[in-house]
Formats: sequence, structure tokens, C-alpha cells
Amino acid sequence: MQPLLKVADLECRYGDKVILESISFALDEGEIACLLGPSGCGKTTLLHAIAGFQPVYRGGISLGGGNISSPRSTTPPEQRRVGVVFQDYALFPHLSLQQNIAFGLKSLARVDREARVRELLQLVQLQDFADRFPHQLSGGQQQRVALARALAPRPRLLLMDEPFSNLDTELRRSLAAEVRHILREEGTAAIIVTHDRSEAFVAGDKLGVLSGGHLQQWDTPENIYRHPANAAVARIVGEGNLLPGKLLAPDLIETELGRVQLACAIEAPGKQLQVFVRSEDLLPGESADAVAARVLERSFLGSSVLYKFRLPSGRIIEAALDAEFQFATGSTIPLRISRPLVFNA
Ligand SMILES: Nc1ncnc2c1ncn2[C@@H]1O[C@H](COP(=O)(O)OP(=O)(O)OP(=O)(O)O)[C@@H](O)[C@H]1O
Repeated sequence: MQPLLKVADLECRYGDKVILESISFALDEGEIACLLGPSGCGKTTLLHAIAGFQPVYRGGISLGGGNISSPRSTTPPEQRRVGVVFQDYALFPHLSLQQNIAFGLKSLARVDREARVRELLQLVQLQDFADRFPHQLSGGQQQRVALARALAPRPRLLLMDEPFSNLDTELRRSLAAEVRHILREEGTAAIIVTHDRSEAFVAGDKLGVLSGGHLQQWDTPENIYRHPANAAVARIVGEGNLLPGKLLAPDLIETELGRVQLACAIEAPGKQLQVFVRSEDLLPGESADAVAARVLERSFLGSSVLYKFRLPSGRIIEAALDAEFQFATGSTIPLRISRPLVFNA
């Protein structure tokens, strides 16, 4: 089966400045992908290239098997059947909720249009608000209307640019799960840009991690979390500490946080490596591999406590330890790495 969307060796520039380089990935029918990456890495530029707002310098984009963007030809945005939802909702303030949703359905007969609007109101659970105006809705409700309006003409692909960033954290996560459910119900493929990793984990079947204009990894959120392609990806998908490491034996690394045994052997003893240790992958307790870490700060987070430790090397690291451990500020405890992620330096 051919993918719905194929982005192949894409390069985009602003003037002489290369913004995206060698970007390749594919999205299947009905699949939801999240694009995650630091500010300025090119997420919006990639979305704009797929929507047809951004010219392509090299490579190409195809949708449903047909080319829509290449350096030589570009299908205009309105002919792509690609819907877009922006961060600021962009609802028409003078139109009621149902008029907003009906806006892109002018070509339908009145009875079909009304049926589709009713269906979408139900899908986003705003059937009791049909005659309200956008200013009479909460931020989360407005974003659901924006989603319904974009889905109304049945786009082949929906693009969402930071759709939850104006909402508070709690609402962001629940709305991310709700959007996933709504897209599933409609069977619509989507790409959602975000810089919140938990939103990306909740909403995406696939995750694309962008950094420095390159797609560093494209896989399921779980695979990326477990096996990040490099230290930059590890940092983007989880809190943690990056330390230099030296390979003492094929399965033994020396770090400022003690020696760590590896599950898989690496050849070339003496080699310099990078070791990324997630905040939750540190263990307190006596062990031959532990180092004496001094508690500088502790912040109670509920089920865990976030500690700031100073290592004997002077480096300051963070560890999220189970709340059952109660270490006082100023005390020194033995600390070691439980699960390291190891990368070439
Ligand atoms: N119109 C423009 N002209 C020149 N450079 C631009 C233009 N728009 C964006 N850029 C640059 O392109 C790079 C990528 O921008 P883009 O908006 O795609 O990043 P982003 O990952 O979406 O960032 P954010 O998360 O902050 O929205 C940035 O360095 C930005 O300064």
C-alpha cells in the first residue's frame, strides 16, 4: 500500500538560509504524526511546505501518489485538500459556531451541509452551543470548533500548528487525547506540530523529532523514547543528564556518576562516548558503582521528588527519585546509574 503523504529529500530555504535539509518520511492513511523539536528548528516551515505556503528548493512532496510540491511545480494550497488548524484558532468572530463550521461547505446542498455541521458538532461535543459566538466559548471549546471547521470539508490530511499552546497544561493533555479520538472517528490523517513532548506522546502514532533543520528520527513515540537515535533526540524526548563517558572494556563505561555495565558490548576500549541518563534512571543506595552525591535542592512533585545533586566531579545533575526516599538538603548519598543511553561522542 502506498503511503498517503510522502516527503522525499526535502530542502526549504529562506533566501540563502537553509531551514530544512534532507527531510524524508511517509505517513499512511488515517495515521497521526506529531512533530516535536525546539523553537526555530523548522517545524512550522515543514508544515507550510506540506500545506503549499512554502516553496520547495529540493526534493518533493506527494499526496495520494500525486506530486504536490517540487522545485518545478506546486499545487496551490486550496487544491490540495489539506486542512490547517492554527494556534490562535482563527475563528470568524461574527459567525456563530455552526456558521463557522459550515464555512467551507458552500458547495454542498443545504440539507447535506446542515447534516455535516450537526455531525461535526456532535463529534466535538458542542451540539448545545451551535448558536453561540466564538467569544462565548472557552479556549478549549474554540479549538474544538477550529478542528470541526477544518474537518468539515473532509480533507485528505489535516495539519495542526501548535493547536494547544494557548491552553493550560491540564487542558492541553486532555485535548490532545480528545483530538486523537476525533481524528480516529473521522479516519483523517494528521500532522500536529508541538514542542510539548507529553502532547506528542499522547496524540501521535508516529513521532518526528526535528532539530537543526534535520529530521533526527521518525518512529513510534515508544521506540524513540526507548532507543533515541542520538543525544539530541534523547534530550528532546526526556529530561536527563548528558555526561562524558569512557569505554573501559567492551561492556563497561566510566562516568562521573560511577561505572556502568552495558547490556550490549561496544568495541574500541578507550573510546570517548556520551552517556545520557534520564532523571528517573538514577538509583540511590550503596553499591560498588555508586558515587557520593550531595543534595543541593529538593522539590516535592507528588509521586516523586526532583533532586539537584552535586557530584564529586563538581557537575550538577537532576534526579527524579521515588517519594519514599527522604534525603535532606546538605546530606550526601550514594547514587548510581540504572539505565544509561550511550551515544558516540
Ligand atoms: N519568513 C521568514 N524569513 C526568514 N526566516 C524565517 C522566516 N520564517 C521563519 N524563519 C526562520 O526559519 C527557522 C525555522 O522557523 P520555524 O518557524 O519553521 O521554526 P519552528 O520550529 O516552527 O519554531 P517555533 O517552535 O518557535 O514556532 C527559524 O530560524 C526562523 O527564524
